[in-house]
Amino acid sequence: MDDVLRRAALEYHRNPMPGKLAITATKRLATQHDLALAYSPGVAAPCEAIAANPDCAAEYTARANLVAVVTNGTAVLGLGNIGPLASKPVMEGKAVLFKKFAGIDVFDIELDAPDPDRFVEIVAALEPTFGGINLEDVKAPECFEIERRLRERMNIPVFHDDQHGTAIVAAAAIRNALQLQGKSLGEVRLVTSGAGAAALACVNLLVAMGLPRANVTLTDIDGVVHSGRANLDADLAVYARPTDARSLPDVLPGTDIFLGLSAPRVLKPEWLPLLAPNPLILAMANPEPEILPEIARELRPDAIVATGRSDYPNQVNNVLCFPYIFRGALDVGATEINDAMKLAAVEAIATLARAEVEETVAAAYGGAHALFGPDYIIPKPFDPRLLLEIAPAVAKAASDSGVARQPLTDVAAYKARLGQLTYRSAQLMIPVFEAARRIAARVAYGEGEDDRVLRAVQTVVDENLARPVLVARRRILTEKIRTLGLRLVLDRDVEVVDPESGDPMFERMTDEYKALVVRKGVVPESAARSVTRRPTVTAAMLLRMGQVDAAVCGGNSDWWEQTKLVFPIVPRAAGVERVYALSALILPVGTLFIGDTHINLDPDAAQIAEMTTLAADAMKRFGIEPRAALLSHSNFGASNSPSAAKMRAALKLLRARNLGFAVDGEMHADAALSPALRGRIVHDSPLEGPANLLVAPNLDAANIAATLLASAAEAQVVGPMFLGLSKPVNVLVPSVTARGIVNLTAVVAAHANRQG
Ligand SMILES: NC(=O)C1=CN([C@@H]2O[C@H](COP(=O)(O)OP(=O)(O)OC[C@H]3O[C@@H](n4cnc5c(N)ncnc54)[C@H](OP(=O)(O)O)[C@@H]3O)[C@@H](O)[C@H]2O)C=CC1
Ligand SMILES: CC(=O)C(=O)O
Ligand SMILES: [Mg+2]
Repeated sequence: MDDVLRRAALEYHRNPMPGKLAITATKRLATQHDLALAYSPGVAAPCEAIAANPDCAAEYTARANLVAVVTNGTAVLGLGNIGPLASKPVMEGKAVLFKKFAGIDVFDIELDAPDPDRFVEIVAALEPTFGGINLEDVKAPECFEIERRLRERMNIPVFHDDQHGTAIVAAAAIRNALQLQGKSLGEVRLVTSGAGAAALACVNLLVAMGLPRANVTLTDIDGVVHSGRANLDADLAVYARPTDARSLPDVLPGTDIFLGLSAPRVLKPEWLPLLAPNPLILAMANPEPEILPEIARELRPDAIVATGRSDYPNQVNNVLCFPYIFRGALDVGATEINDAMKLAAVEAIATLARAEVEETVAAAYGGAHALFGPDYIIPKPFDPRLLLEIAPAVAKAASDSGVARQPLTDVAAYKARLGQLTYRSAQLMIPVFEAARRIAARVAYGEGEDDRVLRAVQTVVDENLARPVLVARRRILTEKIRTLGLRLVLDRDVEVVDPESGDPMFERMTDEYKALVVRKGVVPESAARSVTRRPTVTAAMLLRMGQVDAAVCGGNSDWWEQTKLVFPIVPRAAGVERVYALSALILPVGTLFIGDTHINLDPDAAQIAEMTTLAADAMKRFGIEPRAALLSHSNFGASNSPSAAKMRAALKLLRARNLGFAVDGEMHADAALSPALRGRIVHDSPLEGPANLLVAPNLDAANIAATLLASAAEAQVVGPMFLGLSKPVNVLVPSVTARGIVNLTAVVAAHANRQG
């Protein structure tokens, strides 16, 4: 590690507070009553329930989602026996990864217990606290006995990550690399450096998958593990070879796979020519591998090289496994993690690497496009699909192999639930996605050549949300689909409207567009150019002329400029006075809809009332019962300022209508969100619970509130969505992500229903 990284790592761990973890309360504790529920006397109720039925612990405590990461610090990364205290940053790190990647809570437990008997006694006694035990960085051979004894004694999953997590990921990488090299597991020769926890578990799993045991040679700090060695541990003895070879270079000739799970720089550059043609070099010691990839590649350009580190391609690290295997195991109440579950994880990881990479993953890696190949044999740790693929595969394997207390009955429903962990917008979008699927609308995308749009379109096709029509040059599209590694097939999965094709439809669109905009400040030549050169105009014209049912435009330039192009083409719905913009913000406390975040500077009372009604209709399409609050600096008549009076007038207009939803105002934003605060001022509010539709008095207030929440509270935004247009269309903001485009596609596609 260079000095810059070392200093940055120390700074990262020190500031703004020491360490990487804290405990967060999940329940409110604000009043005397809350205290009586959370603590004495109320807490006795769940205690008694659990005493009567221990299964209730999963219902009343955090246990079912709580894992212990336990170590004694005897084999910490490749740093060796540095002891439990010095291992704490690694264990806190594992805890963060469990939480970040799979939503699992962890207590890191560093035990001053090098003696296996003491270690086993302490960990076994922790069973009431945890739903699972992840053993970490416990050295071989003690780790084998420790895990065996704990698995026998405990009725929850016990999993030594350095053994099985590493083995699962390495096996997936090896499976994919061999496929690329045209070799088969049944005929390759494998040599390890390291014969400890990780290395032994890897070879055991590979042998279970078809690698002949006779093709394996283990080496460790004393050289080759041969049958003449004294005091061989039983776990090692099964691999001891009857050979005169004694050192690593003696056994390297003809080796197809070098599996390094030992220590830094063990594989000397001068030995690389000994390896078989097209070798696979897994140099997985952390933090410094057995050989640096740049050296290995230079000397063996025919090799596929992988390390355990994030700063090189092909990071073969157990982080790709442990969060998800525990997620799947916990979710079905598995009593153990068995071989069937491990093999299911191998298959899921290997398969994922062969699928295309998502935009979020590309973004996390500086926009690089990974395609299955020698530099991408294994998924990247920030791939959100790891959770969606591995956990269900593991949960299903647990159920099928009879170790699940609550077997999985509906894999699709489980995946949808996991989607909520990965994509915060998933739950909000479920009813909209379902409506979109039923309608199967043809949706035009103006920026059909944009990477984010193409990635989104792949998801739209995969999830059957709509039938995409891309405004794009066919030749560019073909190239983009290839470089992004997508599976879209033109004219099968997507239609193409190519402005360079000379399609006569462009002539018809041009005539109609000219009729719309000439004499409104646009000269005929410019109007003609716009239809072929401004993709927003093309997509909106396709919608206007009934060639598609909905459209998604923009995303590459100023939102308002693109919106101004759409409005003359797609008119307002009958009886609507204005078009408004509604944004949904997904927050930890729930989803808030805010209007008008983007269009009307200072709507009058009638417009506020119209927007509220249109927004409430839109929310019902999300399957959400609207509870509208008209916001103001004034709380229920406290001020007579023009804007407060305007909101009161809007309320009056709304109350005069038969709304079918609750609305109140004018009120402060905190009164909108807190029924208790509201109740102190008015006792007759028709609003029950926190408001979920916040109507602001003007554009500044709505836009500031939405952007502030989006930044400060890291809200996920769905929108802006147009309210009041006659046909379903949305204009993307430049910061939109591929997932945001999928969401907005579903919004317009579901709306196409209303257009018939
Ligand atoms: N990328 C990943 O996901 C993972 C990587 N690892 C890495 O693998 C390595 C081993 O971890 P783990 O199995 O848990 O630890 P163990 O202590 O259980 O095993 C270490 C093994 O490496 C051997 N070894 C140590 N130094 C040398 C050397 N200079 N030359 C040859 N062999 C040596 C040891 O031999 P002896 O016992 O005789 O000393 C032992 O066989 C670490 O670097 C760790 O960071 C581990 C887990 C996951
Ligand atoms: C990755 C890991 O667990 C290790 O290096 O020990
Ligand atoms: Mg480890």
